[in-house]
Amino acid sequence: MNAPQLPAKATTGLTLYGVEMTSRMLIGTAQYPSPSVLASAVEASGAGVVTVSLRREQARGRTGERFLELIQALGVRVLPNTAGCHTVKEAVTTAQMAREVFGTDWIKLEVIANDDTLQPEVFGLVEAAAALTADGFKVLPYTIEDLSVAERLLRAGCQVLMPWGAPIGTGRGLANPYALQSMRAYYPDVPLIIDAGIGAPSHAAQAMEMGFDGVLLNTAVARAGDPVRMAAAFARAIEAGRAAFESGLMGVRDMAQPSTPVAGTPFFDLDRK
Ligand SMILES: CC(=O)[C@@H](O)[C@H](O)COP(=O)(O)O
Repeated sequence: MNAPQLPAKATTGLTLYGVEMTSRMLIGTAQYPSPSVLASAVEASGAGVVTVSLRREQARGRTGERFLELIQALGVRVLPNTAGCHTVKEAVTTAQMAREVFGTDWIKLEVIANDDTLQPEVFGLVEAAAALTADGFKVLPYTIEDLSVAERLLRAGCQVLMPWGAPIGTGRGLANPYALQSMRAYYPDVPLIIDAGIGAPSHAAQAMEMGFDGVLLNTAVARAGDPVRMAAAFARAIEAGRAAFESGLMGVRDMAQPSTPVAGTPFFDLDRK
């Protein structure tokens, strides 16, 4: 029997705001040791979307043409973000500036409660999401795994939600898998991207095995000893997790069950078509 052939170019089947994604990995552009490592890591990740912080780049004086040229040369969709914004006004103004600078109406919306936890400030988040949607933005909010907040964000016009795995930069993985699983089950048709706190490829694979639509990460790749290899490792983990989810993962049992039958055929059901 011939081994099944993989399609030459797999499509992900994931559509965000009407745009078909070429990868289920979204990657941040901050904290890399150099622009060339950033470019190589993005390429190795295969990510079709990079997120860029207008405010942080401005603060570092890097919104000059060279940084913009570098980002544009990556040849992938740019998802500006409002990282570092604490108020609705700051977030909305930053989003509007980002639309001008990057020429896109997509925005990763962050409204942060405080700088120690980087926890989303969900009341401001919902208000900013409503204002930006009314202004024509396609909003991808960085949120928590709370269903009532999710409901408000959807009502505000968000068509994609990005619950955190854990607080930004912690690398703790999925801190509350039960609540994330509930969110997945409750909104089977809403694209859900795990954003932030992912520290290892196994965390990303776990999210994908749970049925999440994608993963957005930055620190674990940018701060790795070898960011380019790490980006490739994450890409494989995300693909593997998705393939496992689509293939039908086995259920967990309390009791042991022999995997080798004592008598009879070694195949489960030869007559099954
Ligand atoms: C780049 C960006 O938007 C981050 O704020 C994002 O939330 C990823 O978080 P990690 O750095 O924890 O992967």
